[in-house]
Amino acid sequence: MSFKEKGLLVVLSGPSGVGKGTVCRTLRERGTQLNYSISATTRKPREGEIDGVHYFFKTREQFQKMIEQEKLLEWAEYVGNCYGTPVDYVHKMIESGQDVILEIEVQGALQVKKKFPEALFIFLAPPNLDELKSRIIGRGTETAELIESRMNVAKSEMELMQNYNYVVENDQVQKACDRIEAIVLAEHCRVDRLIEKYMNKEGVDGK
Ligand SMILES: Nc1ncnc2c1ncn2[C@@H]1O[C@H](COP(=O)(O)OP(=O)(O)OP(=O)(O)O)[C@@H](O)[C@H]1O
Ligand SMILES: Nc1nc2c(ncn2[C@@H]2O[C@H](COP(=O)(O)O)[C@@H](O)[C@H]2O)c(=O)[nH]1
Repeated sequence: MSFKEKGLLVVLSGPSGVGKGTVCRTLRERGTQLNYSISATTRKPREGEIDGVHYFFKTREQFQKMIEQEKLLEWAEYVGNCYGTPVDYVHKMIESGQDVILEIEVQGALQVKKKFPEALFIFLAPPNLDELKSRIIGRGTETAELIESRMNVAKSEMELMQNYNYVVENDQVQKACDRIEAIVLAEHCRVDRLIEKYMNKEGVDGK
């Protein structure tokens, strides 16, 4: 018989433009064993974004229904739009022993912490706020007004990094990915995660 282990829930957050999406894409290209949860949002798709790939794009009414039907693990309003994590996918993956990564903003991460305190919380930090602003501007997806709103939220988000288990600076994408991979690997070996796996009756007595 084999020992059973639940999957790990990894929450990656940090201010808009810090590079969460870029880092997640790079981890995926590297073949890192993380399953990416696709969020629901009321935001309009950006050029090139595909429904069901980048987000599940919803109307306000559809999103509200998801909240009422308890289909979201967490949700938050961010700069005028709603974003949320579909709960079923996360549960299915974790229960079947597969790791999941959520790429979400800070209010949502704090909600996940209440429901899943055993999750791994990683805060992706920019080298500095000027660089953060340059990255949002350089991406070319937001108006000047939205860039200012995102920068204002970013300053308050930075103050909440103490709620996370780790802070990873995204100075260079490959280095940030190396650090995240190392943290996830170490988390898998923590005794408080593994004790249940090895010490449960079935596992210990099983021949
Ligand atoms: N380490 C880095 N050095 C320089 N530029 C970077 C780095 N990481 C990401 N970028 C660039 O910064 C911009 C923002 O990155 P990205 O869209 O991944 O951020 P994000 O945190 O996912 O943003 P949001 O939360 O708004 O979705 C992109 O143009 C990306 O190419
Ligand atoms: N609380 C949640 N935040 C989410 C979720 N999906 C994405 N996000 C975050 O929203 C902002 C803005 O995203 P953008 O695509 O409009 O730039 C960013 O910080 C995302 O990480 C979610 O399901 N829940």
